[in-house]
Amino acid sequence: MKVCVVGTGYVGLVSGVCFSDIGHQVVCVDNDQLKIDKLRRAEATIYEPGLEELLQKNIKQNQLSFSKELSASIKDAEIVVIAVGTPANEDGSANLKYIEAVAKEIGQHLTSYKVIVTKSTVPVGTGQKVKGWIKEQCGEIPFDVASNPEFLREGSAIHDTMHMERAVLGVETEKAAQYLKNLHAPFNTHLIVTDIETAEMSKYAANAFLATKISFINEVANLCEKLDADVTKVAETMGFDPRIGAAFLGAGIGYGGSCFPKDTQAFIQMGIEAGYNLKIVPEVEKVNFEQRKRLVDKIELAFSDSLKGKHIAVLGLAFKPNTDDMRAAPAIDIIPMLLEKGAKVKAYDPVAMDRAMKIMPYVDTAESWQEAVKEANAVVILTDWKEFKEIDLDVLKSKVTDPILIDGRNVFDPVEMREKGFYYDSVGRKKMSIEGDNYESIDHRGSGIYRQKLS
Ligand SMILES: NC(=O)C1=CN([C@@H]2O[C@H](COP(=O)(O)OP(=O)(O)OC[C@H]3O[C@@H](n4cnc5c(N)ncnc54)[C@H](O)[C@@H]3O)[C@@H](O)[C@H]2O)C=CC1
Ligand SMILES: O=C(O)[C@H]1O[C@H](OP(=O)(O)OP(=O)(O)OC[C@H]2O[C@@H](n3ccc(=O)[nH]c3=O)[C@H](O)[C@@H]2O)[C@H](O)[C@@H](O)[C@@H]1O
Repeated sequence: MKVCVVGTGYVGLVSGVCFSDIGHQVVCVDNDQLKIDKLRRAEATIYEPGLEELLQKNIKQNQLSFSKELSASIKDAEIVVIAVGTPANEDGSANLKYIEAVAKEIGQHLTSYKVIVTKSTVPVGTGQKVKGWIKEQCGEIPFDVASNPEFLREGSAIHDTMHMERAVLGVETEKAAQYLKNLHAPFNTHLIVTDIETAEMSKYAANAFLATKISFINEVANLCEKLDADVTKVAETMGFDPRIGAAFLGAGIGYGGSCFPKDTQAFIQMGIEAGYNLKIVPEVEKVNFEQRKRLVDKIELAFSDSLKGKHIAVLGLAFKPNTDDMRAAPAIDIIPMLLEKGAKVKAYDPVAMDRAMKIMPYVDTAESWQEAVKEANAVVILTDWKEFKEIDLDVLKSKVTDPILIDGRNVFDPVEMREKGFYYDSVGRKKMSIEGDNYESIDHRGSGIYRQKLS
């Protein structure tokens, strides 16, 4: 099919590249000239494993092109996909100004029937607004609107798209349904055909539920710490139950990213506007923020005095591994809290340094984890990059001033950390003594070795 994708952020770019790779003829449009120039040179504008290869392949095979001109690009398209951003307003509701601008522009340039599909995450009712914005510009020219929200994750976006578990197609006519079925046919996925409002709601419900799962396991982790249980084993046990499922039961410092924080807020706002106040999701948000603060408490607890003047090495800035996306990353909350308490922070991330420093230019940076941890009083893990999982603990110990590691992502094994002589605190896991083979629990101050060193 001939497809025009408007917006080349994460969603637009990955969708456009994947649609072209499964055989559709795709043109991607963005009003950012610099992005278009770069993409035309087959250079990826986001860090996403596997993206650049597919970009190069499909441009070379003339399946994929890029343009700044919406009018020319939609002319021959059968399907126009809207994939622009929907950032949060002050009150948390979704800001639709980019959607409105694109819808009106499409309306102005519509010359023949097309299905105009919203892929961006938008509140229930937006599909009807999009229809109105297009219609007021194009008059009698026929078109259909549809909703096809995106479920990909950053960092595994190509795989998620190529092997999508399902797609929800929110439509008003049989013709639009057929167009979207044809678009998705090569993905060979489960298609749920429904009305536009239901499709729009499905996206918010899915993200809010995933966020709830994370906050739920974080609360279980907090209770595990009080009662000496291990949240990773609890999660494993729960996860084998197919009614629960193992995914998204990773306790840590709470969710970040461009979507969960913004979409939970927009969902709450949608409820308020509709006259039904959601009760669970606001608590999910509260638990999520408290999880950041709890990590700072753990760092403070590692020192008998205050954090004043302590050199803290922060490993990981991106909101999760395999992306350079810093939007709502836990590091943005945690680092200022540490600085506020008088700590000196040296930060390192394998790919997000540039983006992170645009947001936090005041933070001292290192070019490698080895440089960041040099003479550190404590090492703090904020993102579970593979590079950090593979750290040689003996090398790490030889570089730091104090062997204190506070792990916000449960990357290391507490028993091994104890054996290596680290003060090790993580999320929702037992603290171990280092004496003897009986891994008896000790108080919250971590490994016995370090306590001896302190005394
Ligand atoms: N980032 C993600 O992993 C996911 C995002 N979503 C949703 O998809 C939507 C897009 O998200 P991102 O790709 O992250 O957004 P983004 O903000 O990174 O990218 C949006 C792009 O649209 C372009 N744009 C804005 N106005 C335009 C116009 N009038 N004409 C042409 N281009 C225009 C911008 O220049 C930018 O390149 C959001 O609603 C988001 O909630 C859904 C699933 C996953
Ligand atoms: O709407 C969106 O934009 C997307 O939001 C999330 O995708 P993404 O934000 O890319 O990343 P996730 O893998 O979901 O991780 C989100 C956050 O939750 C955290 N997380 C995830 C899983 C877990 O078990 N524990 C946990 O703390 C991650 O560290 C990260 O900060 C959803 O997973 C996608 O399905 C959705 O399409």
